Amino acid sequence: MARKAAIVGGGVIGGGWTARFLLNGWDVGVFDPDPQAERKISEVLANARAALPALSDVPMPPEGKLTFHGTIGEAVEGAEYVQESVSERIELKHRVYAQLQQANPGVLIGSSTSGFKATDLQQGSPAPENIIVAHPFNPVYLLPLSEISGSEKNTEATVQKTVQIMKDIGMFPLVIRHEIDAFIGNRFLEAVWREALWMLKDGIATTEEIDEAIRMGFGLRWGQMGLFETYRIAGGEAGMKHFMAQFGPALKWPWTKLMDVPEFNDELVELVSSQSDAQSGMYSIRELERIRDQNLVGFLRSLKDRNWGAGKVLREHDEARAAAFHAEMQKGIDTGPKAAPLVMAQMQVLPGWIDYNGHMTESRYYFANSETVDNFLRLIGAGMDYVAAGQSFYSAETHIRHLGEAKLGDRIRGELQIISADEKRFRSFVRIMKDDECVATIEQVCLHVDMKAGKSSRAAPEVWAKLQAIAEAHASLPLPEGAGRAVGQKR
Ligand SMILES: NC(=O)C1=CN([C@@H]2O[C@H](COP(=O)(O)OP(=O)(O)OC[C@H]3O[C@@H](n4cnc5c(N)ncnc54)[C@H](O)[C@@H]3O)[C@@H](O)[C@H]2O)C=CC1
Ligand SMILES: C[N+](C)(C)CC(=O)CC(=O)[O-]
Repeated sequence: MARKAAIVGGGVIGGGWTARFLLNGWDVGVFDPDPQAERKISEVLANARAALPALSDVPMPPEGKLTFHGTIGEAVEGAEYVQESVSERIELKHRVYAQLQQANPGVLIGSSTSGFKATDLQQGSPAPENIIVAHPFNPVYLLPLSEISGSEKNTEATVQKTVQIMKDIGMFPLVIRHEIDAFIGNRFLEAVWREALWMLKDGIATTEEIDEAIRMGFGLRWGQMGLFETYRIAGGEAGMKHFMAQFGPALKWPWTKLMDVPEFNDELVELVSSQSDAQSGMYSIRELERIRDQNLVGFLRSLKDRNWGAGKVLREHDEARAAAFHAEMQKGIDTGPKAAPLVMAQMQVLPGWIDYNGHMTESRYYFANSETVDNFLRLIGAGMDYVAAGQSFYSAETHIRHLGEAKLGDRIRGELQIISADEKRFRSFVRIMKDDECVATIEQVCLHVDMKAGKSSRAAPEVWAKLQAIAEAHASLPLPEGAGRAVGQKR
């Protein structure tokens, strides 16, 4: 049975959490009195569905069930976790917790608050130990950071339970060791925001110039190395000490107005919003979200290729999901494989996969087959450990038939049937499916190879046993249409 989260407050952040939980296979119950909440969340979800799966290299779980409710009590029924994301008003948050704890005593409540301490949030609650801060960053469905901040009323077990839930949905929970207002990320962002407002107010730079200064320069560095690692490199071979010696004195130069804030009044609001409208008003917010998401997906994928920073979190989440996926498939083998093709890979067609004809390019079909077959090899125990021990399967012959088209954003899956197998080889038939439509078939013969000897060999007995069991189960399936076909045109 799917796990369930309740999202209370379905605005910008609640919508993002809804997408994050749903796309990770959780059921989600939402409560928000705004009559537009359902429409807004469905638009955020559409953007999330086009972005988050593009980061995954292993099958995403089936999407959870989304329900909207007329009361907090209904939304939280059966939920193991609540993500409170109502407006940033402490009395409203207190009222919401009272209703939640009455309806579902003992439920764990994580708050998205941008700045209230757990101690503030817990005031007046009969069960303060179940309320904790889980502060995300927008867009919640793509950015992994969740700052976990508890008070002395929270037990270590509560903190760890929150940490685990965040990991389960692919986030990076950063436990804040000291209870402070605004945690780590927002203290930092507040300083940057203050300086930007000063520069605007003093007429030094426009919103656009400030954004260019960030995105053409240091903003690119921060996304992959943060502040300290970046400055360490700036110290040259002598490193951080040299950096401090050279730039430390600048702390006393008149570079910043750090402690002072510009007066927040209508004039400042008008100055910022009119310049922001001139800079970005030609796009709707949803368009801007899509541009942002595609850029983030590109950055994150490249970090993932390098197993660095947020890319490492993505890889770890993939590994956890792959392990769960293979354990599930393995159960099928242990209890006797079924006479049905194995769904071994799920993918989404990414921008870089599209060719000049506007559809998924041919090399990506080969890739989709590789993903499917590689997962199958892991399933039968011939994964990376097997390769590291010097044994592997090599592709010997491949035939692709293109039967339909896959377009940008389409979800496709690879279904594998074993046509025949012996201890030294197997013949697989993969259907690339888009919903119920087969868009391509890929038939392949793979040879078992002793990599040190550089020649074909028998598979290890335990690998062969699993392959044989699946091959025997699949032998009762009809030979797929098109299997064994040669390239069509006669000479
Ligand atoms: N917008 C941002 O960039 C970030 C916001 N946060 C935090 O997330 C929380 C929500 O902020 P946003 O989503 O930006 O605000 P928002 O204004 O977009 O959404 C707040 C939602 O709460 C709903 N709401 C009001 N009273 C309610 C009630 N009694 N029960 C259920 N829902 C109710 C409103 O109808 C609205 O849809 C705040 O605590 C904020 O500090 C955290 C990280 C980033
Ligand atoms: C502006 N904000 C304080 C609500 C921002 C955050 O809390 C985090 C973010 O997404 O920048």
